[in-house]
Amino acid sequence: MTKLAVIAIGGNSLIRDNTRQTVEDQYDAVCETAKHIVGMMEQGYEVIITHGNGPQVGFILRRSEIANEVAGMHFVPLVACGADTQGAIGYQIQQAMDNEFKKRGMDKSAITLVTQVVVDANDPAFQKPTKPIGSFYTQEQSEKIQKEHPDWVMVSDSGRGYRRVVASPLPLEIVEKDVIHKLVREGYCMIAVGGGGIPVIRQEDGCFKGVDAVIDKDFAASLLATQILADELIISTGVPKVYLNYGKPEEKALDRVTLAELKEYVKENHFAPGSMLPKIQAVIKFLENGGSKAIITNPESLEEAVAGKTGTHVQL
Ligand SMILES: Nc1ncnc2c1ncn2[C@@H]1O[C@H](COP(=O)(O)OP(=O)(O)O)[C@@H](O)[C@H]1O
Ligand SMILES: NC(=O)OP(=O)(O)O
Repeated sequence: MTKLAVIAIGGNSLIRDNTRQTVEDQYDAVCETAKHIVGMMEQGYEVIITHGNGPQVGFILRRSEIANEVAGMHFVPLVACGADTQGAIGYQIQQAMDNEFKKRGMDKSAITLVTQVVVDANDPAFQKPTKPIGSFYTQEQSEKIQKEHPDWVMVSDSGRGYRRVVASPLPLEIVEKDVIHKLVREGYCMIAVGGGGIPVIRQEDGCFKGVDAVIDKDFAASLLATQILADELIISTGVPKVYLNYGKPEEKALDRVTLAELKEYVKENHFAPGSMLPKIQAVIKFLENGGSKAIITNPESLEEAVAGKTGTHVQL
């Protein structure tokens, strides 16, 4: 029987090397990921693909700021930068998936849907930025940036360097979820809720208004998977498995864990905030809200992971 999976592709996993950050390099990474997703589909999965945008939304925002500094051009608001990434990354995934379907003689096509996600205007996240975006900086660069841009908030990101952070409110409702569900049932491979969705608030008159923030795509993927009753939530990121004591000599890979065990490991602080912790929290939410299985792995391990041969598998 075909299984329905929501698969969340990490924004960083599409930038494989910090010295290769061109649009063409990202397309190569997307094509590589698409091959593995289609390989997974050949094992009996229908998928809804969602993707991160942390690096990309930061690059667009920075370009806009530099254009303002050097040429007086108007800033592009963060919410519009996020919407841009849905189109640009969605386009690459859609083309890569369609090409892969053609190569394998599969009668399938992909559609990217611009997706809005409702957040609470009073979410405390608006007062406390936590979502890393854009480039990684050294400590020295970060200190220099902080002097030049006192309004930026910088944090250390999982020992990989320093990054600017922006507000990341919780996703509450996926505005286009019924359309996503309908198109999946019609057999389309959907690309939706990109970058965690375009954050919007519902105004008193019921109309939506965009807000400057970046929603965590793992939380949004978890909400989507819950709302459309997906069988599995699959998180594709930069590591084949989740580890206890990550990066330390006593590091230990997690193969199969229960929800209860995972919650204990969270309490023991095994997962870095801003990187692995949100993925783990997204998995916990999915399983607590009726989901039956979640897998965390990297793009190249997807086929082996769904076959149960690698990845971190979490079940009740
Ligand atoms: N306990 C852990 N196990 C595995 N990876 C971890 C852990 N803690 C932090 N990480 C880091 O988190 C990264 C995934 O987060 P990130 O790169 O922000 O995600 P994304 O792929 O969604 O952009 C991994 O590639 C790894 O470097
Ligand atoms: N929006 C988001 O969570 O992006 P990343 O996965 O790239 O951090």
